[in-house]
Amino acid sequence: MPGLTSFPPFPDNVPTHPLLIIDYALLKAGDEAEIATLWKAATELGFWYLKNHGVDEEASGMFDMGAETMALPLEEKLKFEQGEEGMSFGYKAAGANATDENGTLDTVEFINVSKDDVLAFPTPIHRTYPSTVTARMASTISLFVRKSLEVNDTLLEILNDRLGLPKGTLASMHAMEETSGSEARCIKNPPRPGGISEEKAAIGAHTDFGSLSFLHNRLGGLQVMAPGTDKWQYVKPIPGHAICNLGDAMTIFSGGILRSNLHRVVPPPGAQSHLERWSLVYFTRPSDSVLLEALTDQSPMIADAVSRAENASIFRTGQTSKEWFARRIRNQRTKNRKVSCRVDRGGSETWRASRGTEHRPDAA
Ligand SMILES: O=C(O)CCC(=O)C(=O)O
Ligand SMILES: [Fe+2]
Repeated sequence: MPGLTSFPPFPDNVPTHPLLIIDYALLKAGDEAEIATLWKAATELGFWYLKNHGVDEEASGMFDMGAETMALPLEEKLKFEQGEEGMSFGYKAAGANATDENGTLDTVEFINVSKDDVLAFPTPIHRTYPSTVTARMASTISLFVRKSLEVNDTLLEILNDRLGLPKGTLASMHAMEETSGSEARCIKNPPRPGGISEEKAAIGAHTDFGSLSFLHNRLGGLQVMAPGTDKWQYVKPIPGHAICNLGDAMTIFSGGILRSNLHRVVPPPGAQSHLERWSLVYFTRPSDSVLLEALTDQSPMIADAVSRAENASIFRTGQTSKEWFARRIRNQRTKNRKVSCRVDRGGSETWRASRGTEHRPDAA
């Protein structure tokens, strides 16, 4: 699939959820109408298409890096495994995570490369990586990460101002030079083994852990559960359009004004189901030491939202970004689930402990 230039179209007979289309070039130019559309997308669904972002070439290089990495022998990839302590950086083998409360195994493998390791290369900050990653660290990966950082920082700055926060508040909580869980991820999902009828989740229903995700998809498979519905709908990939979505940290900082929406990945629909599915994400996450709580002292708009929330406790997590992130990663690992199943009768408690804002029954 990396290098794949033609593939069967996304079928027109499956339900899709439309996303608003935001033009990055217009945002950069300060276009008020475009900023208003971004605000609508960020507050209503938390997902939007982004065009004119200028990162397609770098994304294509990253897909090549992903293919080179996944082609390594499993034994080699496992030397760079994430581990069981809640670190995200490194390799994740298929089946290492649960996709639901029952412990159904995920089917994707991915490689996560830390922003900090990329920027400090060749000095490792968090860990080392397979040779296929190291070989492209100073070229492909550095270019992709720097460009993605610029796009995400621009979007955060606009949301910062619309939230009535003092200039640069969110930027200082996502400072490039401070360590964070920010990372680039390349994901491979094999073609579905059971034929067309099998709808096994490749990545289970989740909200993203951090602030802002910048996603590049070619085949279908991503699904959202739109607010007020209980049905999954595909998000149709559009060539040249990235997909952006907000994570839990932004919901918490904004006192629920911004939305971190539930999504999952299933095998591509229709004729695409016979193909490997590759996707690529850059995740911007708050600096490790940032406390995940609503910024009520810095914005009257956020203070007002929290004062009207049914359960404002979800906006005072008492956890730093690093703790929140490690908790969610650790508890979705199937190995950690096995360890704890003696005490929690099958691991569903472990699963619940991995959840974010959208999974709280009392979420506002
Ligand atoms: O592969 C995709 O389309 C989405 C991946 C995703 O949701 C994630 O990695 O958090
Ligand atoms: Fe996600």
